[in-house]
Amino acid sequence: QTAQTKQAHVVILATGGTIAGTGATSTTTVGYTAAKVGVEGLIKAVPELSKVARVTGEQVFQIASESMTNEHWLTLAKRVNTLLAQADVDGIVITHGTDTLEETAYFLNLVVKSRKPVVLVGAMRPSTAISADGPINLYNAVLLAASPEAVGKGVLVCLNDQINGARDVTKTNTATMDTFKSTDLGLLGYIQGSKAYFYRASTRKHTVDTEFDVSNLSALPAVDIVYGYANVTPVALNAFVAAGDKGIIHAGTGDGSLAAQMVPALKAARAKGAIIVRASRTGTGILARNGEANDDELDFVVADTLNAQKARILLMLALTKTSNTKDIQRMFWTY
Ligand SMILES: NC(=O)CC[C@H](N)C(=O)O
Repeated sequence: QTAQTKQAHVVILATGGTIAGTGATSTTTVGYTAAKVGVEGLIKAVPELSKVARVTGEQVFQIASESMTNEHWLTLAKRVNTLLAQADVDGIVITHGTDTLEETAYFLNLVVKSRKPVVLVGAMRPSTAISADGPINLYNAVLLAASPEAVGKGVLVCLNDQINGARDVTKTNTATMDTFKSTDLGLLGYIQGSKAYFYRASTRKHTVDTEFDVSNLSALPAVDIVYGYANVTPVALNAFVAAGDKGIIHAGTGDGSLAAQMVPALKAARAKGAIIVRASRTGTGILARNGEANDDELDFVVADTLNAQKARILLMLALTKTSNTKDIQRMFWTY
């Protein structure tokens, strides 16, 4: 008699997005309504899930991901940590709108306290469309969350048969199904023939190896993003600082350059205690210290290869621990 291998238990946490979207007709791929189908509907649409895992579902939110807030993230992270602490849960799949999916993934990558797989998945076509990508993406995400290869890899993003790491992936296209790319540092692997293949891993610390803990937090420090462009003025920056922001991400032109008219306002913001992080609007490349600005003299931090929206997340979490710029810079080189 052969021993039956026990199926992995994967919990699907549904949050909304296009994967749960519905359109008026099968050719409606824009102008549809996101966040309509509930988690049971998502599971029922893919009976093949039962071949790769024992699946249960929970509706955590039902929103379009552009409306995701810090409070949503704290709620989600606490639920993920509670579930993963249970011996009978082997992995988690989070269905999510694609617009801020990379941000939720990176937030969880820094605060999940488990090596068990956490996979974020979405879709670019609503559930009612011809060749909707949601069902195959959900199938791939569940098999990935159930696979031993995904253990200890950090939070993963899985769409379009590709596995990307939370730190490096970004949404690169407004509409196409190959929108998620790790533009600089490359994808981690593929799903093919109902199997996960990994080829690389990030060298940066994540999940159980981070110093961040949200279990006792009910809010995160206010951090906003200021964009660099020709003819920029400090109006937005000054408004953020006046509103009490504890940190500012400056998504500067090129190598994070600062317009001459921004420098006095950034210095004033730093003098008021706000942490200034220089990032780049270019989307790829390293932001190193003391290049386009003298960060040592200004007491600024640089974002390394993080894009502005991910730098915002790391700075918020950093500020829950310290306001020392040397320590915060170390974190930007660690995570
Ligand atoms: N493809 C999508 O999921 C985008 C839908 C919506 N804007 C969201 O992010 O939730």
